[in-house]
Amino acid sequence: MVAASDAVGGAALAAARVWLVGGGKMGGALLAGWLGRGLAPAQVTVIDPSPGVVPAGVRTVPDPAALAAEPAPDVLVLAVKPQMMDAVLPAYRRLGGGPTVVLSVAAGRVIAGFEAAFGPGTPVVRSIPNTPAAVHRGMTVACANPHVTPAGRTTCDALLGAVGDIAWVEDEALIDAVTAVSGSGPAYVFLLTECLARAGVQAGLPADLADRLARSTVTGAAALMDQAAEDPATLRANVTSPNGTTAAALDVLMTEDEGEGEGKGKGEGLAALMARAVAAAARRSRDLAG
Ligand SMILES: NC(=O)C1=CN([C@@H]2O[C@H](COP(=O)(O)OP(=O)(O)OC[C@H]3O[C@@H](n4cnc5c(N)ncnc54)[C@H](OP(=O)(O)O)[C@@H]3O)[C@@H](O)[C@H]2O)C=CC1
Ligand SMILES: O=C(O)[C@@H]1CCC=N1
Repeated sequence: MVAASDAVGGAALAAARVWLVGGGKMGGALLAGWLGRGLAPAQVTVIDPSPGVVPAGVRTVPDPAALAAEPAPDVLVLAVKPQMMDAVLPAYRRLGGGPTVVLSVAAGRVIAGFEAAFGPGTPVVRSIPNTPAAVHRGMTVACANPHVTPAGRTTCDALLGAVGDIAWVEDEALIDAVTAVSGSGPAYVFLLTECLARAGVQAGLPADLADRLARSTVTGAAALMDQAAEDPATLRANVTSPNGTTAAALDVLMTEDEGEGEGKGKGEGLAALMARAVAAAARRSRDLAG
């Protein structure tokens, strides 16, 4: 499904009453995006015993007991650690079975678990955003259960789309691989940057210059990939002169065999290493199902 149109999404976002459970890194990034896209601060309540910096006008309460007498929100966003979810959910049980959409961003936690915790008929959306949401460059994938109405889906689409791109999938099983690619993916890119800087130091550069070069190269290459019509493989080929310096480096990174000698890897190129890393993350996502 494609994202809601800007006008429809903007109206849905502006009208939403949201309770955000967990105002940490991911919850805080989402909140910043919502406010930046027109959700009034008074529409949001953050429930967190120790939230980070909360934007002016957003109400914060340490636990949901303070909200016992209040009408149910349109959307209950769950942004606590997956391991805490079972302890957190019972306090919100009264919101189940009605129009409130339970919108989780937690890794691993499956829709069936939320249905069991909130009761029959509860609309549930399971999603995985990522931290570039903090700069409106997030990538979120979401999956809804059959109790989510078109209006509920539009509201969730607007909330998640406020912080970047969004895709919906029908098959919940895909979410584990999504988590491994786009949810955790920013960490892989940051690690690449760290490794590139460290390798620059090993090649003789001063540390501050190596850091600057690595960071600027990664952000510059990302910006080029964002704007260029070519696919990543073509952009890579554009850097690679025949028998030149890049070819020498790629011979190391793209060698998948047990070759020996200069220019040969230690049996595992980047593609195989990345495949193993993504498989490990997807496996961990499945393990967190609870
Ligand atoms: N970080 C990421 O890149 C991504 C994270 N996610 C998911 O987002 C969720 C949150 O992760 P993240 O933001 O990184 O973690 P954080 O630890 O930064 O945020 C969780 C927040 O929840 C608070 N909290 C603890 N107990 C409760 C409670 N009973 N009620 C309400 N709030 C509580 C924590 O407080 P305290 O610190 O005091 O414990 C913290 O502020 C996870 O489920 C994760 O899987 C999904 C995609 C990407
Ligand atoms: O590491 C994690 O479990 C969370 C989910 C995806 C990114 N961070």
